[in-house]
Amino acid sequence: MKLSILQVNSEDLSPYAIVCGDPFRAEAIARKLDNVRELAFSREYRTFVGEASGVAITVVSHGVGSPGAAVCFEELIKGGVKTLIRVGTAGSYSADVPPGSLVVSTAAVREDGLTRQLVPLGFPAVADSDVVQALFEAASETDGLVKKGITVTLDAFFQGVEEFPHQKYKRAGALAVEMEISALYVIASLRGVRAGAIVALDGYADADLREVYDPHTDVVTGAVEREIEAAIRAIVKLNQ
Ligand SMILES: O=P(O)(O)O[C@H]1O[C@H](CO)[C@@H](O)[C@H]1O
Ligand SMILES: O=c1cc[nH]c(=O)[nH]1
Repeated sequence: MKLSILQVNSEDLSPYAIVCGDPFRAEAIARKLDNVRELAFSREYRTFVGEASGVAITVVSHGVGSPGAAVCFEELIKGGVKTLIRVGTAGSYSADVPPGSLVVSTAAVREDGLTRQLVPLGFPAVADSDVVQALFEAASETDGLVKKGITVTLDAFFQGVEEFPHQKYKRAGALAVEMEISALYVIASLRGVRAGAIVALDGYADADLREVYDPHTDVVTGAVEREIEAAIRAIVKLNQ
């Protein structure tokens, strides 16, 4: 079956997928795999397949924001993907997890506009516990700080006249904010597949992002390298 938006044949996909926002990060992830093939580059969705320790892995970029990412997640699941791991970046809420740290998301606050159109607001956005464990173990084997905990998924990146909800979620114990994990977790629950996510922290979220946001520092690049390594190793562990 040809997936109409990803422009990929479902027969070419593997049951394990790594997803990320940036098409260039998808390429960087794919370069770590053996026997890599690029399958398609349609809109923001760039798809590769390759192998790690003999396990076939699909890598796809989903772009920025939950609605576009949801299209990617839904088509991958329709195409037979059973385990999805998001490898992303996020803004930190706490000096305990400074930029350059990794966070494995156990659950996501649904501050996105998409999932309320799919399920009632009381429905939780939670990761699969086996995927969380595999990601946390694999990330802990890399050289740097890794924590697991609740993340926030928010549509707005730049602030308007409304206050961002960062302070209240920080006080409630959330570790970081990004833009797609709640969509991934809700869709995975709805469709009966496993999902997890790991994020590299690229700054502090409650600062004024327009002036200080710079995801292209060496510290962030190093953390992204670590999370890629962790996601690939987690999939190999999950396949054992
Ligand atoms: O680095 P990625 O995976 O794109 O994730 C984060 O970065 C983007 C914002 O710059 C949003 O997609 C957010 O979720
Ligand atoms: O959504 C995001 C992603 C990275 N960093 C942030 O501060 N926010």
